[in-house]
Amino acid sequence: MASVLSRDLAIWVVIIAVAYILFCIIIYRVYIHPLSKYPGPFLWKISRLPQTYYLFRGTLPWKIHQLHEKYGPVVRLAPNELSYTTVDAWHDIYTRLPDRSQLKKDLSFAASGASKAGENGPMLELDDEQHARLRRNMSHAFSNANLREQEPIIMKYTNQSIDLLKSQAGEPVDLSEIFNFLTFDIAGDMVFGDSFNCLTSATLHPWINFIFARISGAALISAAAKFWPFSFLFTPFIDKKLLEGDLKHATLSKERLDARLKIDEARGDFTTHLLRKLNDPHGISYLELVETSRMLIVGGAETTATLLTGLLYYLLSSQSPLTKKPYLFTLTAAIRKQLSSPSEITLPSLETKDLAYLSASINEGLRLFPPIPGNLRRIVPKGGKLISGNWVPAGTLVAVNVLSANTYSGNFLYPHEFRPERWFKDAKGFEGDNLGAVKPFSLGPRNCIGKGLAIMEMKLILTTLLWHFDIELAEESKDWMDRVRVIGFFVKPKLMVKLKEKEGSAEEFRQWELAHGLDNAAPNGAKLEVESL
Ligand code: HEM
Repeated sequence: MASVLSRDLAIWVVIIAVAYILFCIIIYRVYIHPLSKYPGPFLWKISRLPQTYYLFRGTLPWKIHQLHEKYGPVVRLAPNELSYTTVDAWHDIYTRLPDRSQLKKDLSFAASGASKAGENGPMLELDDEQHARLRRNMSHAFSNANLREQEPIIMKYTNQSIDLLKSQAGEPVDLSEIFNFLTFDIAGDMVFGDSFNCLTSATLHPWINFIFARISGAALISAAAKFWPFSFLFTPFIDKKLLEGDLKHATLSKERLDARLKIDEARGDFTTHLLRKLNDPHGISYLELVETSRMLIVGGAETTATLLTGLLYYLLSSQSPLTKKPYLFTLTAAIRKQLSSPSEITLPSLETKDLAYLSASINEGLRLFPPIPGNLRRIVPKGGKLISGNWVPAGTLVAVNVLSANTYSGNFLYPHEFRPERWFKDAKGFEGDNLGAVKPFSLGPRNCIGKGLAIMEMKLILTTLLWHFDIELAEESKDWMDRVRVIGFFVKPKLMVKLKEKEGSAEEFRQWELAHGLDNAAPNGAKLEVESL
């Protein structure tokens, strides 16, 4: 009897002690912690659990956006984490400090999963010195002159995608899938010297599915790891397929690269440039080359396909206040007016013709559907740092939440509306917009090295597609945006559209313009200038 009593007493002592410790932690985090003055919801201030819940649901970026609307341009998202939406925060967090150093990335959230798989991490995860060396080695591959040399590769696969679409015209087509086929085939050719044959086989290479599984898997596993020793509690909520992606992905990229190394080295592609200093102490090692190839495939293809899919959705579903028709018609009219045959779709003509609507639409697509919508966390260094006008203590995780900054009502008029004209210089009505808050390629020494290539690729693909087809959103995809999720990257449902092939005669275009009331829609006269990103 006495031993039962003392056991009960011991259990109660443990329960009270745990409750007391938890109570103290909560009081500390809410009222005493150096971040206590920053606004945020109570539960988010005391634990990372609410954030993790929305991550697992795939709705975290939109939830963070809601929090910014409620609490303002800086929100406390976890006991030691702040999220921003201001232009100043972009500069304070991502550009170099006066001593040329940078805020470190928090690699415990690394999307690649490399550290967890015991591999050599990609350049995104290297320390500053190693990163700078690799970036120097890559700079030639991304120079303007070299990018122009990639135009034939882009057009080869873009034309293949047009042929594939022509063979499917009349039936509803999933454009999201076509964009994946196309951008992965282009990236495969530029990096491995051979496409993935997605367009010719009309199937996504299994390797690409591994890549997707790996990114999502790594995002969930790293979030769960924050709850050690209770991380195992999250395992039932992680799809098994996401865990399997890991190993297969690593092996396949190595095999592909080895095959590339066996073929002629003077192709002018990315690998040719990187090979120039293979195994040189100032160059790149074989393992780094494997990782960099993989990074270029994922960074180069998935992002571009995501933007094109989101942009097409917005172009099809948003009406221009001028024409009362989808913006897609305005852009199509501008393209067909300026380029009378597909042979005119070249980089020089895209630069010289009056295609302001094309650049403005891409910028607006990147604002509303940024392919990397969050997860650019940095750690505040020793001594703390002034960010967006307020002092932040050392060790705090800080980031501009890309999607929130892009759609924050304090930054934009009609923040959720697709309005490409806001990007025109001196656009009437949009003078108060903070266009500088839109940085989909990030900023500073670790910004996107592929920005120029991505914009060039998106322009060529979009122009070719709209030149060849009249496009309509299928009924089943009208609610497409409501079904999009983000788990490490955008998980996109099918974007079903109906395509009608254009014959190409000037008379046909004139009739199309009249039928859609667009004869005055495409900007005429003085060439409009577009603010750059
Ligand atoms: C719309 C398309 C794209 C978007 C929105 C985008 C966005 C970004 C962002 C936000 C980063 C910074 C990531 C971080 O700090 O962790 C980044 C890095 C990077 N991106 Fe892109 N990207 C795009 C296309 C491309 C393309 C086409 C390539 C090349 C083929 C590319 C290659 C890279 C590389 C190599 C890095 C790492 C840079 C470094 O660490 O120095 N990206 N990208």
